[in-house]
Amino acid sequence: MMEVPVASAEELPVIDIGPLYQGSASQEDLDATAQAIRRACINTGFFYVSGHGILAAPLFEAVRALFDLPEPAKAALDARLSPLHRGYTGLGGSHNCVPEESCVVGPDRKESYLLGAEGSRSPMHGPNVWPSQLPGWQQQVQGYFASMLELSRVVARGLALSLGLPEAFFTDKMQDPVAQLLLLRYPPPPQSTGAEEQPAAAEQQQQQQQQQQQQQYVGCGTHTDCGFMTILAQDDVPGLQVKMASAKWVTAPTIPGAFLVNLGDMTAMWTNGLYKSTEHRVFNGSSRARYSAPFFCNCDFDAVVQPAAIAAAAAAAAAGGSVEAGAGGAPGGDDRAAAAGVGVGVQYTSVKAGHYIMQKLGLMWDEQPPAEAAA
Ligand SMILES: O=C(O)CCC(=O)C(=O)O
Ligand SMILES: [Fe+2]
Repeated sequence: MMEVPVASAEELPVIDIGPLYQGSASQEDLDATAQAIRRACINTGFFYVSGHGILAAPLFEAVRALFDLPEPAKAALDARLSPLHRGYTGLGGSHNCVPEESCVVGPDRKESYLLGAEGSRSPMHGPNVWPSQLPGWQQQVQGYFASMLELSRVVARGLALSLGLPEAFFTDKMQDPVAQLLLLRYPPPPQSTGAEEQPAAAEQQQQQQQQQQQQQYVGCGTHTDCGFMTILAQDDVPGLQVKMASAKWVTAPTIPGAFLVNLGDMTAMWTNGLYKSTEHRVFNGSSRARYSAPFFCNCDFDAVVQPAAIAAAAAAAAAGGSVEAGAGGAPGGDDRAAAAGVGVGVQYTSVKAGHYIMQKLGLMWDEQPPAEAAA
């Protein structure tokens, strides 16, 4: 594949979130964790988390078993049969977070299986489809889903602290969030030969071929995630590439025991652009299949996403005041918000998290959208 250097620890840091687990940390450790999160979020919005105690290996056993099912069995789980697109999509299916019309390089080369929040709390909650022929699969994956939800809340506490907000600012809005787990298998390019087998003299030609191959066999086209935050588990084949602020692409290494967190567009909007939602893409240049599992954790469907509220709460915290988290806008509060580093030039919009996500995903909602550009 085209040479995309592996990210350095500065570019994609590993942050030990152990201190964020209740009761176990000194204020100093908490502050250091929050500061590390803040730096990473201002830079790219991408960072690894360690110190959580969650194992991804059992999930990947389940993921392999699923994609190893015979084609007719996978066809019976077809996502097109499910109103919420839960279930299996074969090679050539469109990306779950990029509407088809904005796909620039053609269909992604991946198989996927989408699961989401169950129950009926919102239009984005509903039943999953399960491969009943795989014993224990449902329990395994549901357990992983629950552990990702917990991890999301822990990271969300860190995010709140990193913005100078009350610790529960985000978790208050994550009671039963609109969350999705996407299981992915990216096949290797056909007849993958491996760059190192080419003679050195053919280097230029080889590079061109690699470039073509990369364009033709992109696993997942360049995109940003649309929601609150994504927690990615990668198996042992790398392939995710992240675009740094300098426009340089780097490969996100697979780090055993660490998940890769990235922020989505909703969070960038919510923090008025202070925290970034960064472009990324996937190319599997290995001769083996790549498996990964992004967990898209959004907030509760009805959570109000209001940049002004973050600006106000952060400003109040910076000033030692006590504006209640989630309270209304902060007209005239820009100076204080600037002091906290959030919300400079806030656009006083507000939107329901669920509506934001549904719109980004190209879905419709039954309810009439409210006048959401409140002054
Ligand atoms: O598979 C990966 O590593 C990342 C996938 C991704 O970015 C996505 O599905 O939004
Ligand atoms: Fe993504």
